[in-house]
Amino acid sequence: MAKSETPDIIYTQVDEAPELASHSLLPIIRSFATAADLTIEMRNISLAGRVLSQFPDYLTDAQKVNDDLAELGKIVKQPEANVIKLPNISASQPQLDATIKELQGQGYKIPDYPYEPASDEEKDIKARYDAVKGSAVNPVLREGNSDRRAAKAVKNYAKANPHSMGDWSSDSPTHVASMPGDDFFANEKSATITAEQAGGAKIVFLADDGNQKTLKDGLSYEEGTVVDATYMSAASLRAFIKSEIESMEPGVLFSVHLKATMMKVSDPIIFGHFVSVYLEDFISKHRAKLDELGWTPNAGIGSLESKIAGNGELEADLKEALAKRPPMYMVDSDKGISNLHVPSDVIIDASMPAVIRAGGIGWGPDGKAAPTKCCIPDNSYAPVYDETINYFKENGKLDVTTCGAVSNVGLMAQKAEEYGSHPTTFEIPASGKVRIVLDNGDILHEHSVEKGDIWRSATAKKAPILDWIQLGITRTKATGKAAFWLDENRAHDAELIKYVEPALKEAGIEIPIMAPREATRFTLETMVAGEDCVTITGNVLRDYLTDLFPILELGTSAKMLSIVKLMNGGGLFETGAGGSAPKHVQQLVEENHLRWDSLGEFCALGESLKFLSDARGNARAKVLGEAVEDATQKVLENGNSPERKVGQNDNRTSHYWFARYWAEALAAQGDDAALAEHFKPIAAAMAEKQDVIVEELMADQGKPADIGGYYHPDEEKTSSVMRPSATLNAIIA
Ligand SMILES: NC(=O)C1=CN([C@@H]2O[C@H](COP(=O)(O)OP(=O)(O)OC[C@H]3O[C@@H](n4cnc5c(N)ncnc54)[C@H](OP(=O)(O)O)[C@@H]3O)[C@@H](O)[C@H]2O)C=CC1
Ligand SMILES: O=C(O)CCC(=O)C(=O)O
Ligand SMILES: [Mg+2]
Repeated sequence: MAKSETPDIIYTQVDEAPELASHSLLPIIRSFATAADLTIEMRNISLAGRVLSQFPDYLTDAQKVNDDLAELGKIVKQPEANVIKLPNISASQPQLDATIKELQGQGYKIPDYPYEPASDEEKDIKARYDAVKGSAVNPVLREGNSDRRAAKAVKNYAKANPHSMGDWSSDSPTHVASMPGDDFFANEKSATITAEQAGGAKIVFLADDGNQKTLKDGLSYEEGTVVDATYMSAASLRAFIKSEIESMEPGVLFSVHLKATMMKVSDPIIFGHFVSVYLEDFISKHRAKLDELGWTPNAGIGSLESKIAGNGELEADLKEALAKRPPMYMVDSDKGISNLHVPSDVIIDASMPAVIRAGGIGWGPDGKAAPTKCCIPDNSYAPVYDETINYFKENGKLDVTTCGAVSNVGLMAQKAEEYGSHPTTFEIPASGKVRIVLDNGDILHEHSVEKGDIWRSATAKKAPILDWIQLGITRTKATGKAAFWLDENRAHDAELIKYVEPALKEAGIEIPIMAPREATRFTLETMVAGEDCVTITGNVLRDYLTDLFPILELGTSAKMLSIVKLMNGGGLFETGAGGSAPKHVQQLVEENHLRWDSLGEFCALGESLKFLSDARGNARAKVLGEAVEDATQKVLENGNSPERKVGQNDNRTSHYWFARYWAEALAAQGDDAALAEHFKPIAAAMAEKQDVIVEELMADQGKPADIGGYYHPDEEKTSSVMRPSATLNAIIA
């Protein structure tokens, strides 16, 4: 389809479970939208799409893929933007390698990833691949601040139908371990750019041996931008890891929780330190051989295992080395996949809530549940999990039938804070000094660093900060209790507080400002008392808290409303607060059951239609949107959401019910007679053919499913797996 100037709705093509779900849901949405004269277009932001878009010169004309991400990055700055954004893979290096291999196997002649680029050509290839790695999508599209909350119907459903929660005991050995100092928290410096300082800047490294290197040139700071710089000492990190491993109590699992995906430079390096300290003796014994094999600890134990496969001596030594260490928290104990296998398997925002919801439990190599030491090296946000664990140890598990709702307003726009810091994060090559030097000659920040330290700078711009404070005030007025999660003793937060305090004064509202630990307890106490509470936070806590509280309250973050009011007037509607659920794909391929819940998509669709109606006065979008809300509520109330096991309702059956309730609501409404007439026979056919449709949807469950690829599945095969009901397909055609 030719791409029009401004489609009414842009839907995103992504990866893994949500992309599978789209193959079933999108034809339904297209059919209903077309009936209401709305245009829907797709943009491909999948990992495979991002990779292919970088290498047109290596591909045939038929294989070339447009750089949709760059295009979307421009669209979200336009007032007419209306984008439904599904979760995509923020790729770790092993995921990128696997994607390249899969695409090459499908006949795309893209180059290998050059780990040690020698020529200019290889440097160029590496730069292109590095651009699609990590959180390459979200910071580009999130041109607005974040408003994440549960719709009333979703919260009420969770209260009435409580999910399972593990019991907490007061003497649980599960705990959070963080560095005693010399981390990003302790070393942070921050300043707000004055009128005299506004303009260009660069980051310079002055080695102790007199050599000087510009790490980053061409930076530009507007007046009012909060600019931070900090570093984590590699030596202190390694000493911390060693001491935590050595002080392990028997029966406790060792784990580390990082964001090696979104923090694409810093956290993969931290992950590598964990791997290399855990396997210290093995690595020092076999260093020459491991170098020859091209293995780096940052790639994890999974990559090590595949590189040494068939080498009996190394395999035996690795087994022995692992056996000497404390047992690890496992990602998949049946398959022997540990926390240190792949940097993207354990991602803190989802992994810590899972441990906490289970009652302080992880799974060990023997497949048995056990308490866990959770290493979160940096102290900036670790206190949130520490305090949550303390709270449940003191008070027992959360009663989800009575607790209030915790929502979040997050400072996110324009690559705010750490999540925009990849281009200004560096692993330091030698001892020396790192400086941010402004064009006016000021040295904004300076740190003395050692070889291996991880230095990074992050920024938050004035307009997004002011917008975030106002959004926080608005949500507080609509909700009741709230707090700004800012620590006056943290350099960056102290700068933000200088914006928050006068804005609150001017608005004539009192909202407490609390450090994360204190704010965690305040929020837990408020919710346990049955009251709703808003957490007004920076970007990282936005991410962490919008998994933590929903996973505790609702059992999942997939059902969150996730609205990004774009700064230039458009709307970006994210589908829930979770990710792309890789485990769900495994289950579909093995037994043709997809437990992915599209409630986040239903909610985002409703909001996107509401935006069309409110912002563009589209009356038919209003009718369609109200019917979506009705249908979403019925899916919940009637228990039509996917269940976990083969033979039960899955994603496809839930889409049938959603489509049916949507059609019924449209047929029943009185605002648009033509739409009602259009949908009456559709609703009637769906009801009449219910048994045959459900039978067709379920017929192949239990058998393996072939989708022709993982990162780049085959369109036709995936559609045929995801749309197995000829009867339903004919009705919505
Ligand atoms: N907005 C975005 O683009 C985001 C992208 N990501 C990306 O997602 C990937 C996976 O991240 P991960 O940390 O594993 O987190 P996920 O949220 O994807 O998955 C963790 C678990 O949450 C549950 N879950 C999440 N969404 C749903 C849903 N819609 N329906 C049912 N269950 C759901 C599943 O539990 P169970 O297995 O018990 O069913 C799943 O295994 C990574 O590549 C990451 O980069 C992550 C977060 C946000
Ligand atoms: O972009 C990413 O890597 C993850 C984003 C995320 O987890 C979130 O916004 O909740
Ligand atoms: Mg998240």
